[in-house]
Amino acid sequence: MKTYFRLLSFARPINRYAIPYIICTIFSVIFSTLNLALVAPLLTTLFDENTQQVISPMPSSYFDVFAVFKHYTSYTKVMYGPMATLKFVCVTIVISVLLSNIFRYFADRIMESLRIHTLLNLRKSVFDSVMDMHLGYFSNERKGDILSKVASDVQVVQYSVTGTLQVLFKEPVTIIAYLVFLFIISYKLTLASMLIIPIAGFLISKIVRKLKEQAMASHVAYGMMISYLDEALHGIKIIKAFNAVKFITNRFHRQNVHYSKIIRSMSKKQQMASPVSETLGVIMVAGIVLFGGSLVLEHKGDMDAASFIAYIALFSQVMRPAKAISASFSGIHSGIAAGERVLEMIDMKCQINDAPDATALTEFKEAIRFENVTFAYEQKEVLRNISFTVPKGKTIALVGPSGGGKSTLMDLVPRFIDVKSGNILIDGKDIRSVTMESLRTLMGIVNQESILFNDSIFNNIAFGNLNATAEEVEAAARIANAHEFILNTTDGYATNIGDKGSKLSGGQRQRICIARAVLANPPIMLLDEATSALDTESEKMVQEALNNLMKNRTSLVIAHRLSTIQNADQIIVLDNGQIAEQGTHQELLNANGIYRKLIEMQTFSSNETVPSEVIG
Ligand SMILES: Nc1ncnc2c1ncn2[C@@H]1O[C@H](COP(=O)(O)OP(=O)(O)OP(=O)(O)O)[C@@H](O)[C@H]1O
Repeated sequence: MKTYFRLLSFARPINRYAIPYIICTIFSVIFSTLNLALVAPLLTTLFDENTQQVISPMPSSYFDVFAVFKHYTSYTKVMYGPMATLKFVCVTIVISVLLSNIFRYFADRIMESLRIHTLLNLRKSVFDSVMDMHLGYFSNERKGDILSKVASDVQVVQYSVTGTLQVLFKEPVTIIAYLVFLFIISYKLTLASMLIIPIAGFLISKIVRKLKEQAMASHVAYGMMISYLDEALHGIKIIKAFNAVKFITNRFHRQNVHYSKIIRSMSKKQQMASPVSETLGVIMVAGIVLFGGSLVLEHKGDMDAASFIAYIALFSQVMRPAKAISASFSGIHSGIAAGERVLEMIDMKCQINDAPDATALTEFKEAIRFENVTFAYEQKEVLRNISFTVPKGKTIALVGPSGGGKSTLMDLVPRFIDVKSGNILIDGKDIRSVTMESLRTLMGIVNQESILFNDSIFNNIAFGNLNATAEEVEAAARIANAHEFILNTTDGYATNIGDKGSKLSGGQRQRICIARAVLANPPIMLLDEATSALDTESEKMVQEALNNLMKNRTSLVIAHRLSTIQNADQIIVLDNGQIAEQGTHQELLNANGIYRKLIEMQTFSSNETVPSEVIG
């Protein structure tokens, strides 16, 4: 129930919707109930021989609708005859149905707005929360699960939780209105018939509890299935190349079957809710006919035959809202389970936050300094006592064997992850004491894999910079050696580059990413050179673009190209989480250590042969 109300809190300000909704619903229910309530006086007046020439007295209060209507029908009958009475009754019924439907229409419209408003807020909160999470979260979670929570779980909440809102607001009002009329007709019979309600409630709540457990399992299974789908689509090339289609297909199908099994078992129970309430309803009506009929036959009760018929007509209507409540609550388990998953995501806490007294870092003047930096993923220590300085305007190349910790070290600078001990200082200021936004504004990041979006070339370069002009974007593209090839695409800068830039070549993608960094023009560049080999022409273009990018900037580069390494002011060799060697290219060659071995093994970009004079 707590989850339910928490989900409803996303409907705030609920008063704006709830008050007009309740007013419209009350009117709609009153007019629709009135129709049925009018059956009794109608029957009595039309067919009761004794009252043919007597006008029933006008009651003292207009709230006694039966008596009021009885008065008017008998009056019409005496004055104008039975046919006119029939017309009068029919017109009254049509007007009351019309009014009831007008109010129902407005009530439904208000409820729909509330539903859309709630989902808007829920989706917004969950997306904001995901985007605010630290990067580590994304490596631990399955992407498909996140996708399914944001997309499908929110949708499930829409159908079940907000769907019950309508029922919750409307049906109790309807039931109360019917019960009031039923009490007016016969309180004895109504009290007796209400005895069965707790029994029905108990049976239905038992089914609902079981369903909720299964619903949770079904959402998890669905998330997993989306994960497999996501991986399959993402890796389709590799899957085909490795002839792994069968393996991947089987994995997806197994999950699909597992998911379907849960859904089937759930729907079996779900389907039971309706027959159970239907049967209970019929038993109730039969009991009432028996009990109420005996009261009428023996003249013991407070009603005559006409009222009894009206009573049965009204009572059969009570079952409809009661059934609506039980049906919607048998579906709510799924919404609550989905809601719990969504709320869990909204409640997640980002582990990397700005300090409460964080200040903005507006410029970079001197140096980035690592002081005894140690970092561990969970228990696994991957960087130990790292200390070095990147002076302003210099290029520092990080090299070393795979798994040495280069990418991890790089991720520490924009605070994608935080040091376990030690400090990283920019101009003497600990990066944890400044706001992340200002810190990241000072940095440009170019990754190994070119991260591009399914959008135009222009928007990919201007990414995040809404004020960029066409001239600025073009200038950045020229520096990144991209302008020429962009002009050769079908729509120039307006060309859509496809999913993840799939319509471009590898080298073109890299140059677009470089243009993006050039346009942002940050003083510090964090560069992870692509290892993937490009053809010589493309390689030259990219290399030139990178050189342009690093010019007049401070750069920390995970270097895979020999030329980048040779041009660097300092080379840091990271091995097994520690700085193994540090110096210029020549110094390190002379030292005859790991660096020399790496060069000799030619582990750098395959387009570059290591000339003998380099090794010396
Ligand atoms: N998210 C993570 N969770 C746990 N361990 C990780 C994570 N990312 C990296 N590691 C581990 O940390 C170590 C350093 O990895 P890192 O990616 O920093 O190395 P690298 O020098 O950049 O390697 P490469 O040159 O192959 O990219 C590796 O042993 C790796 O297994």
